[in-house]
Order: sequence, then C-alpha cells, then structure tokens
Amino acid sequence: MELSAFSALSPKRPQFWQVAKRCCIIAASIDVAFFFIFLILNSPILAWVNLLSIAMYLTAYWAFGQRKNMLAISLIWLEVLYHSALGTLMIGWDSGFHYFLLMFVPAIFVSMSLKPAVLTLLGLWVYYLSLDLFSWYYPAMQPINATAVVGVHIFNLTVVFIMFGYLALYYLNKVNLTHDQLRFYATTDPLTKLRNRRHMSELLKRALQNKHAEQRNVSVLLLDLDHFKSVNDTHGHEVGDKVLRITADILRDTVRDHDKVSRWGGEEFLVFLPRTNLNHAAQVAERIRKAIAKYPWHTVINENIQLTTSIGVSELKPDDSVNTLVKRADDALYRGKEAGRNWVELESEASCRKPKTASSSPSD
Ligand SMILES: Nc1nc2c(ncn2[C@@H]2O[C@H](COP(=O)(O)OP(=O)(O)OP(=O)(O)O)[C@@H](O)[C@H]2O)c(=O)[nH]1
Repeated sequence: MELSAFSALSPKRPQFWQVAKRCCIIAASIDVAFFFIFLILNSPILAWVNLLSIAMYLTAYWAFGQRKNMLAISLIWLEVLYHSALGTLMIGWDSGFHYFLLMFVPAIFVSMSLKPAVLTLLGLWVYYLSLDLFSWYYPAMQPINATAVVGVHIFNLTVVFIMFGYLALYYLNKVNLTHDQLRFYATTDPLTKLRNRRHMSELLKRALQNKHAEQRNVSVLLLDLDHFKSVNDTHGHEVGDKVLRITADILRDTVRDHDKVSRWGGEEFLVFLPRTNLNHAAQVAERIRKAIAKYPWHTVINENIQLTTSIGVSELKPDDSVNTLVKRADDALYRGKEAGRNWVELESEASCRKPKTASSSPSD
C-alpha cells in the first residue's frame, strides 16, 4: 500500500530529497555498526542482512544523485519495512527495531500530497500493529541473551532519537525559511527592494505608539520625483524602473542606518527619521535633494537631463496619527511642487528650503 502512494510524491521540496539523501549515508553507517554488533552477538542472519541494507542505501544515495527520487525512496521504504520486521521477528519486539518505522510518519506528510499521505499512514499503522500483535503471540525466532536485547534496544532507541532530532531540525529550518521568505514578500517592494507602504505604515504606527519613550522627535520625508511621467513617456518604462531603483539606492546611501526608507507609491518615497526634529529632518531632505540632483542621470537615460525631486517634511506632534503626520508632509510636498520643484518644503508654510531657479546648477 505504501508503495502505491509513491506516484503522489511531490516533485517539489528539493530540500526534502537532500535530507533523504543524507539520511541514506547515516543509515548505511548504522547498518555497518549493526553488521559487527550481530556478528558479535552470534546472530549471523541479522548480521549478513545488513550488507543487503547497506547496498540498498548506497543505491538509494546514487539514485538521488541521478534524480531518480522514486527509485531511491522505494529502496529506503523497502529497507526499513523488511529490516524492522526481520529484527522484530528474529529477536523480538524488545529489540526496538520497530521504532524505525515511526520515522516515516512526519516524512510521509512532507513528501506526499494529503490523500496518499493519509492512506500511506494508515498502511504503516496496519504494518506496525501487525508486527506488534505477532510479537504478542509468537516467540522470537532467533533470540539473543537478555542483556544483548537491552543493548540493541538502547542502540536502536538512541539512533531513532538522533534521526528524529535531525529531521525535526530540518523541518524547523524549513518553516523558518518559508516564514522569512513570506515576510520578505509581504514587506518589500519588489522593484526597489525597499520596505513597501504597508510595512512602513506598521513601523510608523509602532513608533507613534511609542512616542513618549525614545521615539520623540519623529519626522518623515515624503519625496516625489519631478516630471517622472516624462521619463517613462520619452524613454520607456524600463528606464523609468531603473531610475526608481537608483533613487532607492541614493536614499539608502544618504540616510543613517536607523532611518527607514520605503517606497510609498509609484514614484513616491517615504523616509522615516526617528530621533530627528524638523530642522534636522530638513537637513537630511536637503542632502537627499542634492544627491538626486547631482546624480549623473545621463548615464542611465542617454540624454543630458537632470532629474530632481521635491520633498515635503513633517514632524510628529502630540495626538498625531500616521495619516495626519504623512498628510502634512504630503501637503508640504504639494506646495514644493507648486513652488517650482527641486524643492524641500517644511510643514510650516514659511520654511521653504531650496527654491529652484533657472540658473541653479544640479548640485545646488
Ligand atoms: N517605470 C515606472 N513608472 C511608474 C511606476 N509607478 C508609477 N509610475 C509612473 O510614475 C508617473 C507619475 O506621474 P505623475 O503622477 O503625473 O507625476 P510626475 O510626472 O512625476 O509629475 P510631478 O510629480 O508633478 O513632478 C506615471 O507615469 C506612472 O506611470 C513604476 O513602478 N515604474
């Protein structure tokens, strides 16, 4: 029954196959140990059977290397099924050989889709129970002395514990990795690799809840590239995307490590500056404005043009929400655009920073 379920083995989950491949080497090494143990215990059938097991594991290892996963996994199943049965029937239930069957329980669900996995689990349960019941009614066929049984039992139990620990660690790593990947996709803008708007909103919300502690003097900058539409229209979307990526790099390089940069929308970026008052935030904004104006955009756009940005700046006030804080930066940005672009505008209308004039150089 177990073997029929292999057709449902998932072709994905390559890490699972890597772990299974590694398990082949571990299992083959254990069987080498068993070979000598049973020779010493004067149980030749069980000793020589291990040579077959070693051959099966090495073949399975080779098959994994050849991407013949079906063959490899069939060999592993076959080995564990016959070895656990043989060990149990020859020297009894107390030998603990049946514990190896339990290792399939989590592996079944990792390697198969749900329905075949449930059926396989049922088959495994029937097999396990049959061995158990058989041992109740029939004596061991080739018993070894009681001390040796205890030794074999402890050895088997220890190996199964180690293998379970190893597999549990693998499953844990896999869950953590998947969690990290999901988190990355949920919080990151795919184009610029900056935080996305949702993530930045959450960061701001948390900072605002914490504003009475060390998060006083929180400021934000809202940036919008000037006339970005014309870049897209004239040079194409790909060039536009490249401009956005470079802008993201400039922002990352211009702010401090603990400042947080996000892509807020199309060509809009929001920078969150903790422990920064309005005046210092204006200085950061000015640094960014200059860095963007100075960038050699002709190397990207193949034309002697300079891109600029307008920036609105606001500082957290008591009773502010994320919306009101960003809204004031947005209003300031709008006034900056109205004032002629390439401009830093503070939330207080009087505080214009850098008007663009016809004669101003890009570095101004
Ligand atoms: N290449 C590219 N363009 C984008 C992306 N998101 C938004 N845009 C474009 O950004 C442009 C924004 O244009 P507008 O809102 O008119 O603003 P603008 O041309 O920058 O003008 P001002 O902001 O007034 O200076 C539009 O053409 C959008 O298609 C993106 O991910 N990639």
